[in-house]
Amino acid sequence: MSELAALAGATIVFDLDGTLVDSAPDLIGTLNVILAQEGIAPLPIEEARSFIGYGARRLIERGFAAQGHPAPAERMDGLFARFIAHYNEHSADLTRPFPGAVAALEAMKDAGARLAVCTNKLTGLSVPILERLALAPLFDAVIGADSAPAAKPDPRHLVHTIEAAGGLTGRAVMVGDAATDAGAARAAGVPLVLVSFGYTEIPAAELAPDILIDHYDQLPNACLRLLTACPAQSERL
Ligand SMILES: O=C(O)COP(=O)(O)O
Ligand SMILES: [Mg+2]
Repeated sequence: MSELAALAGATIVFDLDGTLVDSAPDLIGTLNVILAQEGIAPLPIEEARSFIGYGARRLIERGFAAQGHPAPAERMDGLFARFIAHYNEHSADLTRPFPGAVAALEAMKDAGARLAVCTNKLTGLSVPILERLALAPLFDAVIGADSAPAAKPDPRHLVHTIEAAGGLTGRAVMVGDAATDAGAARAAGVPLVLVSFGYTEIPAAELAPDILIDHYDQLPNACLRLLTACPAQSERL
């Protein structure tokens, strides 16, 4: 019997950007296309990565402000439409799952876990990425900010995702990279794993995850620990 058998029936919920996939190259690449159309210099990925996590509108606002050209409110709809149109065509050009992610997903799926995505990205942008990366069949639910009663860090986004996957909030784990994920998990009473390689502005360790992982090889056992006996304090595997 697999050592992961205790995951059967549990729901493992994944944030998308900065957790499951390294999408900064395509997100910031698209932002830089829009900046260039406005005659504004591009942003280095390393500087703009931490702007990701609150949806495309916020990314655009923060990108333009960072370059000293705050986007006027009346221009945002047009800039957002251009961003979405370009990103839709290029959302998986450079975006790839983080190292070990696919193996971890497959191992937990094989053990009977439900898998879901809870992202502040639009659902209509998230599903094509998962499809282009051949990951879509692994997931029981993909819930973007536009498909939930509210967006992370609101807990309703996470609870809605778990329910959409057919799971129970009392037998779930949130896997994320930033404060939006930590906030939703804490408010929903769901154990939290954070990855140390994501896009967070606040160092992941300072977000007080139940377990912090440096590589996806550690995730299945981290979920086992959280689902079989909550650790007394934050751990780093
Ligand atoms: O900001 C976004 O577009 C999505 O962010 P998330 O997948 O980390 O929730
Ligand atoms: Mg994220």
